[in-house]
Amino acid sequence: MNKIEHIGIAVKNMDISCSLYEQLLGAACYKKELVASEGVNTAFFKTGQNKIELLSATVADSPIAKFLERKGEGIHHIAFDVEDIVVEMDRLKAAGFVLLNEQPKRGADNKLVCFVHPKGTNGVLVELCQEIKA
Ligand SMILES: CC[C@@H](C(=O)O)C(=O)SCCNC(=O)CCNC(=O)[C@H](O)C(C)(C)COP(=O)(O)OP(=O)(O)OC[C@H]1O[C@@H](n2cnc3c(N)ncnc32)[C@H](O)[C@@H]1OP(=O)(O)O
Ligand SMILES: [Co+2]
Repeated sequence: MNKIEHIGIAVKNMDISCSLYEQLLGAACYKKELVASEGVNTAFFKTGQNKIELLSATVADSPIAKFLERKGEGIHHIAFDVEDIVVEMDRLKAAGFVLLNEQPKRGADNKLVCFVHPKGTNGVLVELCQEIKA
């Protein structure tokens, strides 16, 4: 795995949280994207080399809606950049980690993604991200 690609933060109200993070980071949101397959709206910020992904729920059964109900707003996942997501998925599966999708799926910001169950990672939801090259 390479560097941390982004940190995902679950928020209740995207507009309010976008303004808050613009103030906090002193940087404007550079991209907003609906990912209907995950039931989320996303907003991205860059701070130095790092990337923050705000996530709000668009449907009641979205993972973000469930997380907000259970834990409230806060850090939802940590995403790692990978060179080859299939190789990395095979490696993690062989090591006994539980993958939440069998095939890479389309994420936000031009990425293929796969999630690793938090039960096997000390309670942290991990996302693998591979950039989709043109
Ligand atoms: C926009 C696309 C993409 C990107 O490009 O960046 C994204 O980031 S999308 C982000 C949203 N999508 C996902 O989170 C997909 C993967 N998540 C899941 O499949 C599920 O959320 C889950 C992790 C399997 C949990 O689902 P479920 O079992 O239905 O939820 P429960 O509410 O019943 O919780 C069970 C258990 O898991 C703990 N949990 C849930 N979410 C998290 C989390 N984010 N981090 C840590 N732990 C989490 C929850 O607390 C429960 O634990 P116990 O109480 O100990 O049973
Ligand atoms: Co993410």
